[in-house]
Amino acid sequence: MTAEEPQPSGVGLVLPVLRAERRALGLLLMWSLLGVTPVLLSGRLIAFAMDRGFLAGSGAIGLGALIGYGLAMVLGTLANRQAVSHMAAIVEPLRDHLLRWSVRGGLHGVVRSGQDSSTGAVSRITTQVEKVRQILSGLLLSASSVGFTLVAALIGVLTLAPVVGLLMVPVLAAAGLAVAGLSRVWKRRYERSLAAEEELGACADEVLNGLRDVLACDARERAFEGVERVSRADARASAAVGDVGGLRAGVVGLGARAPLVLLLVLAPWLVSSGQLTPGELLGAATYLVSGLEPALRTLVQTVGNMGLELGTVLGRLARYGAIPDRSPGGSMALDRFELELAQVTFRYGPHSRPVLNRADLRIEHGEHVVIVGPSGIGKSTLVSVLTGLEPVESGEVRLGGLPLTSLREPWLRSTVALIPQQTYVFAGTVRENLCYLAPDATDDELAQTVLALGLDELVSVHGGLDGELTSGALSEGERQLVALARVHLSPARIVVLDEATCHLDAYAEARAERAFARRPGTLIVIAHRISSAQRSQRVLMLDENGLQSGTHGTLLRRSSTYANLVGAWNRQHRGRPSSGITPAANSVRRTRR
Ligand SMILES: Nc1ncnc2c1ncn2[C@@H]1O[C@H](COP(=O)(O)OP(=O)(O)OP(=O)(O)O)[C@@H](O)[C@H]1O
Repeated sequence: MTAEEPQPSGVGLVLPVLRAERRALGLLLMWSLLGVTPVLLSGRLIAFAMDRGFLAGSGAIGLGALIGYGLAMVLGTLANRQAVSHMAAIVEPLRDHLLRWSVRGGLHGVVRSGQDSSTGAVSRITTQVEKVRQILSGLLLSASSVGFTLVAALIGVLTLAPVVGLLMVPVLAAAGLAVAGLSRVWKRRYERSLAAEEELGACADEVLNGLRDVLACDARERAFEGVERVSRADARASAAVGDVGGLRAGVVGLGARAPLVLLLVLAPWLVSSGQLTPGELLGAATYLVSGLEPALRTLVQTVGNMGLELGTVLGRLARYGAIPDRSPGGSMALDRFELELAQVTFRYGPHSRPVLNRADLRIEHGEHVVIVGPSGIGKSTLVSVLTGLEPVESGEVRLGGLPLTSLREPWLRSTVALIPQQTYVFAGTVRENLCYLAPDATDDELAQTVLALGLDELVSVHGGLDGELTSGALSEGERQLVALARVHLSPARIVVLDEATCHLDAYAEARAERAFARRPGTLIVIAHRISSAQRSQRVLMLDENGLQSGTHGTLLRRSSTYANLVGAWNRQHRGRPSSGITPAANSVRRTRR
């Protein structure tokens, strides 16, 4: 399968196998046709047994006709058994075909994107393929037998009692129209309920996978409320399916029974006017009761539901098996990581002033950029928008040329890491805390990160990498160092520090920034000290006029706001060197809680 191959639809997946197995399909249809012989003969034999046998005073002829009916039923059962054996000849190759196709495509996506565990993807695909096999075997069998039963019952009625057949047509047509309308509503609701079910699964997954974060941030209540809200929506969606399903079952029941009721109401007139003999009346009733009514019910409820379910599952399989597209929103890894804002406007409320107003910005992959600006101007908001944490009012935020909204959330979160001012450490070993975002990190990588961020003292004080860490025993600066090390070790391509070094002294802050600047990828820092801007490749200045970009030197000349900020900072720190910064000061401020 290549990227140029057309992607088959759900039905397109099944058709090649049905074509290849047309001999088995033909035999299945032939045996199913033979299987409905008892239905075709039932009314005629009953009418014959009554008119020529029991009512004519010849019990032997009546009994003979009934025995003939019994034999036809035995033959019908044998024919149906044959049909089942040909079913296997179709569904087994179909299962192999679907598995080959979807596992190949699914694994391809997993390998290229690294987004999901391969075992998870394969087991999900296998479950769906097994579901298709079960539904399809049931569907083929029911559809062929129900279809033939219906046709046989209709032919029987029309040939035995044409007047009854003609009277039935408008009743059945009205019921058919009502059922078709309700089925469309049912299908829409069923699809909505599947979507709600998927959302519930994803929500529960997210909470379970992030249980540690939930506990560490004391967000149990919020997580519970989130799951409860989605779970209620799922229950409502299922109930809505049930409501319309019940109504449709009622209409089907009425529609299927109406011809029999009509026959019974008109029976005196049909017999007295000589339209039907009593035997023919009973024969017509037999066609309606044992053929038409059950066939109609099965057709609508079983075959209709199975068909819809099959279409949905096949549609999903087609998605799994499709060769990944270019978007990480699909399953392909992205190889460009430049961040862009294109005419972005953002405000917190419909009536509040826009924090960003038609802002344009491009940050190349690998750049080290520092954002500065007066307090409350919107620096944190800018990075929230850039990282997709806040949706924009207008314009577009892009990563690698693709809108952030088209990217899969887990992929985005593992590619872009934002460290806020408030960080947390969870109960566990030093290693568990540091490797949280990089479970496969080697001891060598760990040692490099520990050294680069100056965490060696903290690690040795706690008894090495396998010593226990407790959040309460750490200063805020130490907690920030742990959070920084976690992201430093992670595979994130873009790291955003939102005053994430504010509790470190100037020396530790400079060391942390240098460690991140050496790390491959983009570094965006909201400056806590102006010294950060001096170290960066580019400074982004945000003020009421919008965004300006330049080096520390060019902005000092061009932007009065920037010059004022630098002046204010210098006055505040007069007497201290701007990189204030000596190894002696290499201790994080121990602001214990
Ligand atoms: N969740 C929110 N809801 C409503 N308004 C908000 C919200 N968060 C921030 N704001 C407002 O948006 C504006 C920009 O805030 P933001 O935190 O982005 O500024 P900042 O430049 O990062 O500030 P600081 O330097 O003080 O951290 C401020 O007026 C702030 O009051």
